[in-house]
Amino acid sequence: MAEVSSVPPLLSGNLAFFFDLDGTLAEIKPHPDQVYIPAAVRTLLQKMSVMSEGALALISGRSMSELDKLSNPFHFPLAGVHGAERRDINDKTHVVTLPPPVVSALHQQLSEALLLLPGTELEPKGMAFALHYRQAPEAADAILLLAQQMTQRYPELALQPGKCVVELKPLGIDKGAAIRAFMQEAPFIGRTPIFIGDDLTDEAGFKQVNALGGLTIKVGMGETLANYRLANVRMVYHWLGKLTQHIEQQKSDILRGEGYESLSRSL
Ligand SMILES: O=P(O)(O)OC[C@H]1O[C@H](O[C@H]2O[C@H](CO)[C@@H](O)[C@H](O)[C@H]2O)[C@H](O)[C@@H](O)[C@@H]1O
Repeated sequence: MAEVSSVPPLLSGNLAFFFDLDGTLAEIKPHPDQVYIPAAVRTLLQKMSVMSEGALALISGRSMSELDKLSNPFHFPLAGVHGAERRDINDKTHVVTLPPPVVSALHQQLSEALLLLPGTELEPKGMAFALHYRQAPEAADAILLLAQQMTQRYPELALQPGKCVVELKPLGIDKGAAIRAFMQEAPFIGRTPIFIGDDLTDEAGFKQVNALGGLTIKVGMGETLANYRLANVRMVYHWLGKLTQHIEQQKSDILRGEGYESLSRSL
């Protein structure tokens, strides 16, 4: 494995960009509703999307409707709920569901169980549920046990741990599969993928992007399959700014070179 403490190189060429959201494009907050992507960063993402002919997608544990709100007024290809929902460049959506009786039974059982764990919070996402304990760290073990019981009771579920959260999602979906699906479609196909993420759910994405010969970047500390590391969200913003400048410079150098060559030919 490469030295993961090293800052990622500034690439150019035909790139495809994949970004995790919480902890990567947005600072972690006490509550999920407090999260935002600064306006300047949203504008930078749009610029990168245009530069890559639309090959920029958000790959998140959040639902796609949340992702649209957080990236407003821009409209990107998305993978939400760890890949259970995906919206391609043509706005076609691909959704993995759970049987409705399972969803309603889970909702009821999880709501009742979390009532007994003060400070915890249930985030229902349709085909998945996030069990948050950031405001009640003492409930971490009880939350994990509850989620494990649910995966035993409902074999169509998988457990996804994260930062002060344990999630229940449909079995067989992950961020790696979502990135693989994008990479088989225009405008992503044939490009070199870059994926930046900070949490356990992002490791499947790192694995996939490494296999495709791309660049993988872990934000913050911790074991990872990523090849490079950025210290925090502010460093992500800084690196994205630098990368964008670098790509623009490369393009203008090429244009100047071509202009000079055609001028030389006409003389
Ligand atoms: O894949 P991501 O974009 O990183 O989304 C992962 C989960 O993020 C949210 O929860 C996390 O961020 C919250 C706000 O900073 C924080 O309060 C919480 O403790 C974190 O677990 C979101 O609520 C989940 O739905 C996402 O799956």
